[in-house]
Amino acid sequence: MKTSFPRQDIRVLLLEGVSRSAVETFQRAGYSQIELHAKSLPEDELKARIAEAHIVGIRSRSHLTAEVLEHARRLIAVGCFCIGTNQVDLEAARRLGVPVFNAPYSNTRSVAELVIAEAIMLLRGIPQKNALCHRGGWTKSAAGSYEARGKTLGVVGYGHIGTQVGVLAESLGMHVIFHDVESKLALGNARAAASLQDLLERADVVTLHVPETPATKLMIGAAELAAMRPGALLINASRGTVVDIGALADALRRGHLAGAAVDVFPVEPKGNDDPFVSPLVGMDNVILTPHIGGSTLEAQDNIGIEVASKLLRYSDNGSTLSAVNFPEVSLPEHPRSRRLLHIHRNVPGVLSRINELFSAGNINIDAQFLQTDTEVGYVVIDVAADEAQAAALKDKLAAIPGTLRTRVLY
Ligand SMILES: NC(=O)C1=CN([C@@H]2O[C@H](COP(=O)(O)OP(=O)(O)OC[C@H]3O[C@@H](n4cnc5c(N)ncnc54)[C@H](O)[C@@H]3O)[C@@H](O)[C@H]2O)C=CC1
Ligand SMILES: O=C(O)C(=O)COP(=O)(O)O
Repeated sequence: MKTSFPRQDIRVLLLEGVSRSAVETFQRAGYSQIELHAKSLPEDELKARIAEAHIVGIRSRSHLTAEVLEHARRLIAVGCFCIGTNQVDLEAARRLGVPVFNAPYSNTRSVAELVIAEAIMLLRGIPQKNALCHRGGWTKSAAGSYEARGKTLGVVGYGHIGTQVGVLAESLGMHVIFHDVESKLALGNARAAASLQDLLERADVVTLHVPETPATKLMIGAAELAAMRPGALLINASRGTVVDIGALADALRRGHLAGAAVDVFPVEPKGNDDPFVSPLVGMDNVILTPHIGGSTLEAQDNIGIEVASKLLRYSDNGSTLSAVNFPEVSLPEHPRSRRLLHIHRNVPGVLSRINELFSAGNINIDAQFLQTDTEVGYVVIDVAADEAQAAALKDKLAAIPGTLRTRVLY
């Protein structure tokens, strides 16, 4: 099928070592201009590269701010090859008519397994014992070592990851309590805590699984750490902004907390060759990991296919199903029609202008799909038109005031 904009001309920019499975998924679909970078790019370079790209794929490290997105003149869509989308200014992308996709499930099991492993390691004091052995020391002792069985795990953010951590913890015989802003179905024998404070006061191990939002910024600070039980353990594999890292270092230094496992940091290196700096460096009772909660080959492989497929579906077919910032339209195939996409500011009069255009041109509409949100309208029109007619229609659609983006698919 001929596209108005040939697939081989669509430039795909993939950053931060997105899995090769994504590259292969694009290639199988006929896309050949794919650029893969192992790191995130410095802001200036990002602005320059995004100006040329039609599709951009990132992970958690690249910040697509409103200012960066202003340079993205040709951008069709953004793929976050991860769960979190806090690194993208979703509103700015939406106002530019750019849908953003992510992979909401593919790495959740990987995070949950790591958290359980860390809980067991911390309860046994393994990080400090391991560190001492490496320095030639030997502390064969049961002091400060506990079984996970019978201990209370407090899960903050009882979503896809938090629930799986809870289920795995129960299989070890742990009691699970959780805190969430939403009312949640408790799995197994888990119970909702009365409040965050209640959870912190009762849990032996607290694990954080909230997204980065204004409400979760520094949600675990000095007061919350002080509310935790003496000798309790903290695990953070959510976002670095959730914990006041200085206050955590202080609570560990004073011995109020017995240990911690931290995977995410307020400031993270851009790539593997850059230095890592944190007040937690050098503390033997802290497991430090370089934001690898979701970094398993299984997860990355699946994420590559999942997000690339969503981007392709939008690029080839127009479907915005599961976009995180955009009106969602699920579209059928359109074998006998040409498909026009029109993304516009949701202001009065745009739709009637679109419909007038088709009736004035005596163009037969085979199907029309519309979805709006408060700011953006997305209209998909399948028409019986030849290539030249479709191109002319696209130009007329683009001239309608309020238009953000237009495309012809076939
Ligand atoms: N370390 C890593 O490599 C990874 C980190 N993550 C992080 O983990 C986070 C959670 O992932 P999922 O469980 O898949 O997300 P989710 O959206 O399924 O669950 C998040 C839960 O947090 C709750 N929540 C939101 N704001 C809250 C607040 N202020 N207080 C209490 N609860 C609140 C939500 O209601 C929801 O139930 C992601 O947003 C991401 O930032 C995700 C994958 C890998
Ligand atoms: O999925 C997420 O939100 C993560 O934090 C994982 O991020 P990453 O793809 O490893 O940079």
